Amino acid sequence: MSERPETLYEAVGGIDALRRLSNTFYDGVLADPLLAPVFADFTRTHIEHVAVWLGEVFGGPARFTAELGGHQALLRAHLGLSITEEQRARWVELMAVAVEKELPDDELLRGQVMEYFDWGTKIARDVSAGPVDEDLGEPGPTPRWGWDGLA
Ligand code: HEM
Repeated sequence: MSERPETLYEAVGGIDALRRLSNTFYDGVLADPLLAPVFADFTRTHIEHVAVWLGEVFGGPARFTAELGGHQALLRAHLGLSITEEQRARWVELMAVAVEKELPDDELLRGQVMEYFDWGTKIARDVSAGPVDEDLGEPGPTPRWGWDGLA
């Protein structure tokens, strides 16, 4: 068996693969009656920002922290959205479809990536219950997710 790359970032195919993943995912979201209204203020930059976030989480360059406000900005983006469990589950479902389509055919890799999305969407749901002006304090560095889950 050939050796696995050190990071999930390398294993998925880097930023270009994450851009394709994000793009395909949002095609699904914007066509979905349950999620489209949640993303009423969606713009194309969202696709790129999500790809950059995922790149950092999966062990690539720390660009979200350096350029886009880091962990706190990511959490803040979800404040006030009041995400329901049904919406969270649909988000994960549509991401699974995008993962099947865009990421390498590697069960271990896809499994770890989906574990992250299951974990991360629960945090997004919990944070989204707070008001838009909530003080989140210092949430710590951007989480990193590898072959063994949360690093
Ligand atoms: C692992 C889970 C998640 C990740 C990595 C993630 C990532 C992101 C990122 C990076 C942004 C900022 C986008 C920007 O700056 O343009 C964002 C905003 C947002 N997210 Fe999430 N998100 C997650 C879960 C969710 C869930 C479960 C929902 C709703 C069902 C959601 C709804 C939104 C909305 C509505 C925005 C603001 C949209 C906008 O700026 O137009 N997110 N998310």
